[in-house]
Order: sequence, then C-alpha cells, then structure tokens
Amino acid sequence: METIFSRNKVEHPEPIKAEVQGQLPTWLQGVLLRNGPGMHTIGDTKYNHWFDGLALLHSFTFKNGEVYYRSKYLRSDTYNCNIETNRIVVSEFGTMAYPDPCKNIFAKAFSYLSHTIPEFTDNCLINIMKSGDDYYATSETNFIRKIDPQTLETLEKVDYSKYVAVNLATSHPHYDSAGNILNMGTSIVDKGRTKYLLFKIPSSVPEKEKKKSCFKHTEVVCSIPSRSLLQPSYYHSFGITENYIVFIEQPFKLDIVKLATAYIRGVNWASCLAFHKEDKTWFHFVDRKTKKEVSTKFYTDAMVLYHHMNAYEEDGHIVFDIVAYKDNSLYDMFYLKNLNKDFEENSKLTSIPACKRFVVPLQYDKDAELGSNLVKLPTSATAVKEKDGSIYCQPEILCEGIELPRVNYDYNGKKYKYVYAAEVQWSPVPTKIAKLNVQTKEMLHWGEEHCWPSEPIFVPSPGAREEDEGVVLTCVVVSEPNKAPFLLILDAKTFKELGRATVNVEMHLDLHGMFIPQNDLEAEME
Ligand SMILES: CC1=C(/C=C/C(C)=C/C=C/C(C)=C/C=O)C(C)(C)CCC1
Ligand SMILES: [Fe+2]
Repeated sequence: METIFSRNKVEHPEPIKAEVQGQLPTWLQGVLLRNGPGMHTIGDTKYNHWFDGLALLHSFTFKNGEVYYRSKYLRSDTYNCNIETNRIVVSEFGTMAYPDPCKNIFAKAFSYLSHTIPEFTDNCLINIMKSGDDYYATSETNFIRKIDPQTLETLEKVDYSKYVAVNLATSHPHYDSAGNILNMGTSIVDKGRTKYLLFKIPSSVPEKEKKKSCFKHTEVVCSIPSRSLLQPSYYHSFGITENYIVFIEQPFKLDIVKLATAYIRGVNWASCLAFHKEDKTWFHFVDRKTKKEVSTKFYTDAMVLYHHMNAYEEDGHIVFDIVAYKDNSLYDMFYLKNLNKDFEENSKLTSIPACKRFVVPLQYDKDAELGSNLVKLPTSATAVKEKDGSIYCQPEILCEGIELPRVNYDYNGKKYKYVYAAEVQWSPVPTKIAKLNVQTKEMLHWGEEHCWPSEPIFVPSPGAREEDEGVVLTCVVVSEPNKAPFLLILDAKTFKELGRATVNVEMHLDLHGMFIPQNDLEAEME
C-alpha cells in the first residue's frame, strides 16, 4: 500500500514560485535547505524502513519577499547504482541488498570475509552540514556528499575514514565559534580497540594550501574507549558546552560480530542494534582544552536517546538536556509496514519521548557523605555519590512528547531558555510544533488540522538581542488529499503565524536541515 511515507516523490529541480500569504520579514533572505528520504520503491524492489529511502534534498529560497521551492535527489553512488539497475542494490539501515556482481562501485561488499566492516552506503539522507563555505549532505556512515546549496546538485563524495579512523560518524556535528566542525565517530576496526573519536574539521585551510580540502586538516581531539570492544554504543548526536564535550554511552549497542556477518546471514544493519535494558547509561565529559576526560564515573539508568537539545556549565556543574526514551521502539516504528494507512490509530510508541535535564557536579566536596545529593543548583535533578566513587544521576523532566529539538545556535553550549521542537506525543509523526521554555516549562504550540510539520528551525533576526528574536521555519505536509504543502513562518517570540508559502507539489516528509543566510551564500560564490 502506498502511503505518504512510502510513495515515491517527484523531484522539482527548477525553482517553483510559491504563493506567499501574510507578511514575511524583509530581512529573511537566504535558503532553507532540508534533507530526508523521498524514494522507497525502485523497479520491483522496496525498502523496508523509512530511514532507507533515497535522499531527496529540498529548499526554500527567500528573495525580496518571494519564495522559491526546489527539490532534487542526491546523486549518490547508491542512487546511481540503484537507478541504473532499476532495483535496490545497496544495503541501507533496514534493507539488506545483494548487489549485481558486474557492478564494481560497491565491490567491497563482496569481500565480507576479508573485510570486517562492509562498505556502507553514501545515501546521505539525514542532515546538512556546513564546512567553511561548503555544504554536505550527511548520514551516519563514513561517507558524506558535497552539494550545491543553490542548485541542489551533487558534488564530491568524501570518505571520513581517509582522514580519521572512523567507520561511522554522526549526522549532527557541532560548530565552534570559529565555524570549525566538531563531530564524533566510532572506530570499529582499529586493532580491536573499539573507541569513540571526537574530531575537528577546520573551517578554512592555510592560504598556501588553498587547493587542499579542509578534511585533510582533520584532527582527532580525543578518543574515548568503548566499554565493550565488540559492542560500542550507538549514538545519533552529542552535546557541547563552552569547555566540555558531553558524550552519552547508552545501552543501545551495535554488535560488531553481527554487523560483520549480516551480509552472509541475510539480515539488515538494524538487526545488529540491540537495547540492553539491564545495563547502565554512562556519561562522558571531555575537557575541550586539555582533551582529557573527567575521571569521575557518572551514570544513570538504561535509556535510549537520539537528540541532545543543548548543554551548558553553571557554577561548577554541567547541565545537559536530551530527548530520551525507555526503549528503542522508535526505530521499529519506522518500518514501512508499520506506517500503513491506519498508523495514526495503530502505531503508538511504547515509550513517549521525554525531555530530560541531567545536572552533573564537576566540583564537589570529596568528603561528601555517601548517598547525599551533590547537585547545588535549583533543580530536581540529582547526582548521588556511591560506595565505589561513581555518581548515580537522575534527571529533572522538562516536558514530554516532543522530538527533533532545535535551539538558537548562538546559545548552543550556553545557558539558554528556548527549545523549538516537533510535537509527537505517542505517535511517530508530528502534528504540531512547540516552543518550550526550559526554565519555566511553559510551552507555546502551533498546529492545524491534517498538518504534519517538520523539525522547526530558528532563524535570528539581524542584531537580535533576545534569544527568541527571530522566526521559526517549518515545512508542513498536509495529510488530506489534494491539499498543498507549505512553508510556515512563525514569529519565534509569540509563535504566531507571520506568513506561509504554499507550493503545489507533493512534498516528502523530511528529517533535518539548516537555514543559510544570503551573506553565507554570497561567500560561497566568491
Ligand atoms: C546505514 C547504516 C546505519 C544507518 C543509520 C541510519 C540511517 C540512521 C538514521 C537515524 C535517524 C534518521 C534518526 C532520527 O532521529 C547504521 C545503523 C549507523 C550502521 C550501519 C549502516
Ligand atoms: Fe537527528
């Protein structure tokens, strides 16, 4: 059965003028660029999972009060191979594929006996990353693809593993104040020393090396050994504060032996991930200056998280906010067989996403009594010292039922107030977007009947003084047949609609993206 999720979307590479209603701020000039799966059927073959779909980039260009829409499939090697053979020949998260032996791009997949780690896909469908003046489509494998943010054309393929020993990397990098990328990846086959690497990609290269790419200058900031050599944790994002990296080693783990044998066993990559509910969740903090990990062992109960919201330091504590679950039902929910026409009634998550705030004391009285709470900030989050010197943390719940959190990035790593997110409650699709004040827990919402909004993105207005001075952008897919989707522009402060730009196309449900201000685009053209 074809549903909004699984129906193949047609690309619209030529700009389509949107119909604008309302008043868009005149300063809003640039491109909102987003990524997500757009094609799930190729010839007679179908992907099993929504996260498997071929990456479809789309953009809204804001120019002098007008809005133009475009969309274009990422011409990844995966896309080209699949389209050429008219079937799925490259394995994705939820679908194991058996390539045509005549095609050699992914020839390594055949040598699974000599290579522990299979050749992964370059179908970068999750997010967009900025590197200097360049933009990349990202996923969680070792490959990213450079793209042209204006024409949506696909450019070079970059293999992270050529520059840093990672087999997997997150699709949610961070940026420091100089625009350098900080990302984390997992090294699976480095002499049996499974570890997590934090690496830095500079935003520019020295003048005399102008021809070289920033990736050649990638440096490993630090490495954190995995608690288990054969089962590193899976992670989708991480957090940063001004002085620390926040990395959560959750008991949702990737089994390397299973991964190395998945191909011969005929099972998908997803089946190599397992939630160990009896295990603990470990917190790691790395000092960004000394590159050393904080030696105290901090942990909490078993949980699964994908998205960090934000993190900051306050009076000798690290405060970090995440969206967490009690189990891994989220990834199961997105099998296309579960997203059928009755999914709104039938598919409910078995655990609701909860925004959890953890507060961890970095400095505390070493003679503190066992069992006493070491948190000195006004919060219900606790951190209790145990006999063996480890510290057991419990969170404060900020709110429930939201996912795909975004903040004003100028406040990333700093004490902040606002999170913008999609409101999902128990369902896998958002029916509203929300603004949460993490200090007061007050919320504002936007929703309309049959509307499925995407991850909301905050864009600050020029010279903004307050954290929520600007607009929030979200793409809205309408579930009612023959109703056109639109880009919604809300005033970030009041969450009131400023305007909408309607485009009469069938738009895909997407995942993540970024707003590129006009000035940054001009820098890219130079
Ligand atoms: C291909 C591949 C992977 C793909 C993961 C993907 C595609 C995850 C998508 C996650 C999303 C969209 C989360 C949203 O919250 C793994 C498991 C890393 C490892 C094996 C190869
Ligand atoms: Fe994500």
